[in-house]
Amino acid sequence: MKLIVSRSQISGCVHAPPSKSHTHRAFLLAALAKGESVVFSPLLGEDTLATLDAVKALGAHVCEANDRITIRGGDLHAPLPKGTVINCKNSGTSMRMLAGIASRLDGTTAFTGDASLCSRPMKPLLDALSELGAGVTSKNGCAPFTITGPGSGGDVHIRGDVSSQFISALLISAPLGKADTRIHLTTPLTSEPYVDMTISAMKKHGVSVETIDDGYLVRSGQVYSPVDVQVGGDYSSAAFLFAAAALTGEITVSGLDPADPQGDKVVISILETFGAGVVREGENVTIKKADLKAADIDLADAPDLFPIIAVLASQAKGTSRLYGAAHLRFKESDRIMSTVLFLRSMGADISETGDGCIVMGPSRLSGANVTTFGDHRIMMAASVAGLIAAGNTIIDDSGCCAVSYPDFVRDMQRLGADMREE
Ligand SMILES: O=C(O)C1=C[C@@H](OP(=O)(O)O)[C@@H](O)[C@H](O)C1
Ligand SMILES: C=C(OP(=O)(O)O)C(=O)O
Repeated sequence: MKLIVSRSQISGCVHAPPSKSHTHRAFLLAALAKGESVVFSPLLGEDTLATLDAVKALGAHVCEANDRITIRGGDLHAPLPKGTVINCKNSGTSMRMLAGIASRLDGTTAFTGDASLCSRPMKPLLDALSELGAGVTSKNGCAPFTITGPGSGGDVHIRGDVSSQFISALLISAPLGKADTRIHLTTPLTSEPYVDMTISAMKKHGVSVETIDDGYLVRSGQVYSPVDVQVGGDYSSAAFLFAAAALTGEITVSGLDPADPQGDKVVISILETFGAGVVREGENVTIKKADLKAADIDLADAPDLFPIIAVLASQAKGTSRLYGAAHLRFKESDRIMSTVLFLRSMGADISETGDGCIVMGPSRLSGANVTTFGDHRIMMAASVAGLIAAGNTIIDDSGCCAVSYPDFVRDMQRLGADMREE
């Protein structure tokens, strides 16, 4: 269905949706832990459900209630019946982390995904898993591919500037091997907070990760223990709500832990840098509309914020530069291209750079027909831009937010946004 967005203002209170990244890790580590773990308030979006379906296929016992998922794991195997293909749908996090796990299991696991995911890079990780002794088949370094384990441990070399998920995958699966695993980064690491999140989640389940001069060490002999996890609010999803308030009104978003290691927590300080009104009280964040001023923002460690920060920058007085995020080219869409395309079609003065964009503002936006390329963050960012545009903004796919924020349209409507699906 399409989403029609008209100029409107938002106000009120809303609870942040659960974190997608924390939910993936909670499901995967519970499946690796011998015993029963409960995941409270998980995100049940298409991406995290792809991970849940996959761990079931690998042998985890999953019991679903309305506010919790109970997972009994610790005895994973290549999927049965033989020939079962793990479909990771649109989820890069699922595919990368499950490929790591599959490389440590006895047997062959086949992977696929949707057209977008089957175009995203996997080769650096597949080469690393081969270096660790797993068998890999792939036509072009992307999905579909197969992994045959078990790979052993040892030294492995991988670049850190394509996706941090490759490193998270090597870390999470390392304890399944009989030997120490030493991960050597061959380039600087982008999206580093996500690796920190992985290490923190592993620690909660009893496995420690040490840093070495060029990467990480996971000593052998460690096992995951079952742990109950309460999933906190998602800062990446809340960023769309924050921007809508900074541009049109005032809202309070609850359920956002100020101590959470999510990298996209930086959105709060970015909003302050642009001049938005920000008040933090415990787990509540209130954002108020204000005249925005241009800023230079390094998004190397928070790439998911790029589309919505570009929308903010289009309304900020002066020239803003978003940079450090060349790896945006490898997301659900080439997000530098898709962001510049929709904002330019609405009248923004924006141009691509190799690792981001340059935006002159403020621009008066007009409604346009927006192509999301099926990318949830393009859909949500364009929706927010539509709130301040003259005329209607017609977004080609209202459903793609289901991967990370299934209730996005409903929440925005409840806050007063003029959005309707047709
Ligand atoms: O590990 C994770 O949960 C994620 C890592 C990031 O990807 P990259 O490391 O590829 O930037 C981010 O874009 C994605 O939404 C979630
Ligand atoms: C890129 C994203 O996720 P994934 O890599 O898991 O598809 C995202 O949520 O923006």
